[in-house]
Amino acid sequence: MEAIQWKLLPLLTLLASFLLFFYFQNPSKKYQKNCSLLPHQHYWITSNRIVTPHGVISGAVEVKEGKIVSIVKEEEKNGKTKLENVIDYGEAVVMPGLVDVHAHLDDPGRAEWEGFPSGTKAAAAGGITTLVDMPLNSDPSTVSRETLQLKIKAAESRIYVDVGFWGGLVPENAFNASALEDLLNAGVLGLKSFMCPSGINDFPMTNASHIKEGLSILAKYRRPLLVHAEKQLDFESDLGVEGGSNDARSYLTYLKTRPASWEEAAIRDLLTLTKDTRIGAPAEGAHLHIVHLSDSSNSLDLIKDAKSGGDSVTVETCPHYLAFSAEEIRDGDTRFKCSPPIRDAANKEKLWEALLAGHVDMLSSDHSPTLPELKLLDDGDFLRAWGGISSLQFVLPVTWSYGQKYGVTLEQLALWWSERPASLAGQELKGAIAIGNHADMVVWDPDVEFDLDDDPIYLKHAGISAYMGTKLSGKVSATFVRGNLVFKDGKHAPAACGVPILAK
Ligand SMILES: NC(=O)N[C@H]1NC(=O)NC1=O
Ligand SMILES: [Zn+2]
Ligand SMILES: [Zn+2]
Repeated sequence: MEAIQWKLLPLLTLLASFLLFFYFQNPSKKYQKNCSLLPHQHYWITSNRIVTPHGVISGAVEVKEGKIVSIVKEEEKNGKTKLENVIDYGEAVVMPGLVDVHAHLDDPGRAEWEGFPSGTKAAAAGGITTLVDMPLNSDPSTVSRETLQLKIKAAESRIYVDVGFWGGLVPENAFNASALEDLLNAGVLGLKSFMCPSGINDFPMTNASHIKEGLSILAKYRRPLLVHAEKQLDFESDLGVEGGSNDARSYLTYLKTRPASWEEAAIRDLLTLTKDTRIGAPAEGAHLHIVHLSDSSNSLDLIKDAKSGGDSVTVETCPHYLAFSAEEIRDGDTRFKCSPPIRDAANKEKLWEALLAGHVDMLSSDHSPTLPELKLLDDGDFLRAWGGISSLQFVLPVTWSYGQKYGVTLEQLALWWSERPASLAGQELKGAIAIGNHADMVVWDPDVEFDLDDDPIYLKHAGISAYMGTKLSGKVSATFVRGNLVFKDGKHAPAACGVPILAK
């Protein structure tokens, strides 16, 4: 008898180590208890306004182990459907969580500017359930397998929402196909490049040949190229701003340094390059995504033409281009400095028109914070201040509040902020309240007004945000990521259980 037990010992040890291995390999198991402010993994959410791809319904969403397993309309509920662990949100809106495809969290290396914990806590508080981190402003930039691994390490157990990563297309890797493939194989969701200086030393701008190389490799992987589309034009550089003849505290001085013609020139080049990479059918070329469009005139016409010609092109704009206009920016208020710049009120109106008409595909935050001292708020020098708007926590109420005038609907919000960005990032299981998808949802009340300054702000440097001092409507009360209630009424889940998203 004893002999038999001794023989079993190695087998039992093996079994125990297997169990331990799988337990620690699975992050959702590891932190399960603290990942959610809810005690259960199987529950129902009910509301009179659930935003689905088939319209806004009154009914119930069943969540089980992180996924949406059923959706029942109020009128279809019958005696058979027994709801357990019901959370009733009444008139509050239940929408797919926002997918922000453009955020700079600056971690590792410049975490004092933002960082994964503060950035993703702010995201969760703002209803963002997935964000894709930009490859620059962290140090080092994400331009290789090794630097991506540093990102993943910095994100692990420190993110409250799911986070994917764009890789950088820079001169250093553009002509090195195996380095680019290595970066793509390591899991970046696509590549991003600049057609003008980025403001970050280890992220130089790319020229047409670099972009061509990048596009041809991305076409094979079926992942997008995102481009900051501003091209410095020589004949525009003589604007007299450097000679001291213009006041650097005046916003118009800065605006003149980055005219709309720069966006137009960059976009014209990009569209030609994209056309050139088409292999046979239009859809077989690389996908081009233009980030943060500000110019709503000629640039937009070029994009519209390319789309109607069948090119694989999408474009995003950001809430700050829809909320603010150049005329309103006060002297020295460098919180509003970004590139491309916020243009005049007529441009803003046309941008709204384009968004409502479907010519602009989606929205993103371009949350690009820095240290308050680099914003030069004290001397208000627009030419020397850091360019970037801090907005991550506020994008949902901002889009809703400024969109009232244009009759923005809940379905449109879900399209611009969830469905289309999820598709750009290749996330088929995100971006919609649909059976089989991740249970990524935001619960918010469109009618509740609040002063931004009275609310807890989780961003590292609230004071640099252009939105401070405004009154908004649309308050987030709960955020679910993969079924975990990660934020509720000013409180976050104890553990950071967001998952780093890697492309396969
Ligand atoms: N480096 C960086 O974040 N740049 C961003 N800031 C901004 O205003 N536009 C950008 O592209
Ligand atoms: Zn940019
Ligand atoms: Zn950016």
